[in-house]
Amino acid sequence: MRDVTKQYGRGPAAVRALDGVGLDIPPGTFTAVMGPSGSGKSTLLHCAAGLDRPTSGSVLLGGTELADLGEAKLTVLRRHRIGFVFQAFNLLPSLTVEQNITLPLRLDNRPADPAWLRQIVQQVGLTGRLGRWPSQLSGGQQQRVAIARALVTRPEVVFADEPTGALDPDTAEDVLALLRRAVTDLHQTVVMVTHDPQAAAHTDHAVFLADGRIVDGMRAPDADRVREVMTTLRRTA
Ligand SMILES: Nc1ncnc2c1ncn2[C@@H]1O[C@H](COP(=O)(O)OP(=O)(O)OP(=O)(O)O)[C@@H](O)[C@H]1O
Repeated sequence: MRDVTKQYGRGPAAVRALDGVGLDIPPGTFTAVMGPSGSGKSTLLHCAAGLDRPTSGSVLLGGTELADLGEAKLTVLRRHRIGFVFQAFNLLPSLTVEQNITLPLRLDNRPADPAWLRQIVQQVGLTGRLGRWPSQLSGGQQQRVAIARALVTRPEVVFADEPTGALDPDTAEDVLALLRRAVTDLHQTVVMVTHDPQAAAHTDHAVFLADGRIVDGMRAPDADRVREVMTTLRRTA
């Protein structure tokens, strides 16, 4: 992202949700986006993922400038090159686990690569559960399906918006370890919005937003140091 701004509304009621954000996400890394409530985390994620358009500035995925793409091309880019994981899992209840995982491929008329499918199903620990329905799974298992679905197209980047927000701490740890393995073992690039310092501790790099600006960054974050930065930011927010 280069000098990205996002303004909602106009005139005196305008809100500048992003204010000159510059951010490089190296391929094959795990990044946490953190900051107080209202600091612009979701807006950053949505602009980076082509779900929303910045007011100004540039978002590049690989060599592709997203601002140059119309809606149809942007939709295709998201489907081909980006994976999404949401707090609420967003599985389709009328599809089996396997059908949910392979849905992005079917939407694209692409066949599943059986070896790759087997590998990611094994990686997320769902072997033997492919014929089940989402309603038969725990929250943690549902999020594993969502992660497999995000990985199945081998996207250039996976964006995860509070992926552990609806999970108990133990299950959250499992899901974070899984995202970590996707980066370490499968060389996936993952960008995760989170409030949780413990979640950030699984990443390679944490960036901190306040009032729409990146105000700090931390390599190899640990939960205590992240908590300190967050406390300071909340105090000054
Ligand atoms: N669609 C919108 N219309 C108007 N203002 C918006 C809109 N979306 C976000 N905002 C404002 O932009 C700012 C940043 O919001 P954003 O949701 O990105 O923050 P956040 O850091 O993700 O917050 P949280 O941690 O509470 O989810 C906030 O002031 C918010 O009220």
